[in-house]
Amino acid sequence: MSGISFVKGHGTQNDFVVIPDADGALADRLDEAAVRRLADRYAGIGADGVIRITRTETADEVRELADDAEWFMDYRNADGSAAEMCGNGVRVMARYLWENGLVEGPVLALATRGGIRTVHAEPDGQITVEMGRAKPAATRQLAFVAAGGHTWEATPVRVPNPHAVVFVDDLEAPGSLTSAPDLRPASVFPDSANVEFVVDRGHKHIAMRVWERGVGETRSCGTGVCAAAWVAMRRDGVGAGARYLVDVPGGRLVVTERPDGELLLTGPAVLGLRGTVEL
Ligand SMILES: N[C@@H](CCC[C@H](N)C(=O)O)C(=O)O
Repeated sequence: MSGISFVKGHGTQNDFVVIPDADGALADRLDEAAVRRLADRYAGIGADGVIRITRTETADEVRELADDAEWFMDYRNADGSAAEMCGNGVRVMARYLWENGLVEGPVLALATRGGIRTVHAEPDGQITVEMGRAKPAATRQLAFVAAGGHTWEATPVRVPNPHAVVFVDDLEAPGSLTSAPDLRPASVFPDSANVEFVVDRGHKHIAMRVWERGVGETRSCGTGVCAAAWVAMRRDGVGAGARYLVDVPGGRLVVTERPDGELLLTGPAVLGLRGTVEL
């Protein structure tokens, strides 16, 4: 079987194997096991996730979006599971489409499992994504996250991936995060969750570590950064239009909440290594 082309990309060091597949010919070959092999940091290329870029009309699960978004981000976590959205990945995908002349103009609509996301090229080279509105979990039950011998009350929120945001005194408190934080009660997290451990850094400025569902601890998570900023904005009682800096181990992202509740995520997207790989 012949090799397929890939590009390695990252957004604030949340890294991805990007597989161009315009006509959808790789949909079946890029199964869970193949994604795991590609994402493996020892035996594969190594990445937090795999992004298959295909025309929306080729993918049954999002075909109804094809009139409004030509391209679909088929996003998989490193363990092969599918995710609704990836705030860093969608910027990397937009960079790929622009650099390869597959789209024109500075504003782009991309299909994801979480719906259409509009992406804007900023004059300084950064990329902004309209991430949708955060949706708090529809429950009155308290939620908790335990890690590193500590337990914190958590705020469950979807962007649209499930997240659990906790404020901690010290980013070291969750420990080495070599295993998944405990999420309780399970009924509040029917789809599990990504977990953000957040500290304050200054006025409208937070920092966080993240445990990504289907991956482990990563150096950034765009949907997680939006979840953390949204919860911090509520805690701080700031109105719409607020702009928060969010530091992650891999860099800095900016989250702005528009008056209509739409969260805007701004940050870098970088493409690097290119090659071919056997699936
Ligand atoms: N890294 C992503 C989120 C990827 C999906 C996540 N692990 C999940 O399963 O929800 C981001 O930048 O948002």
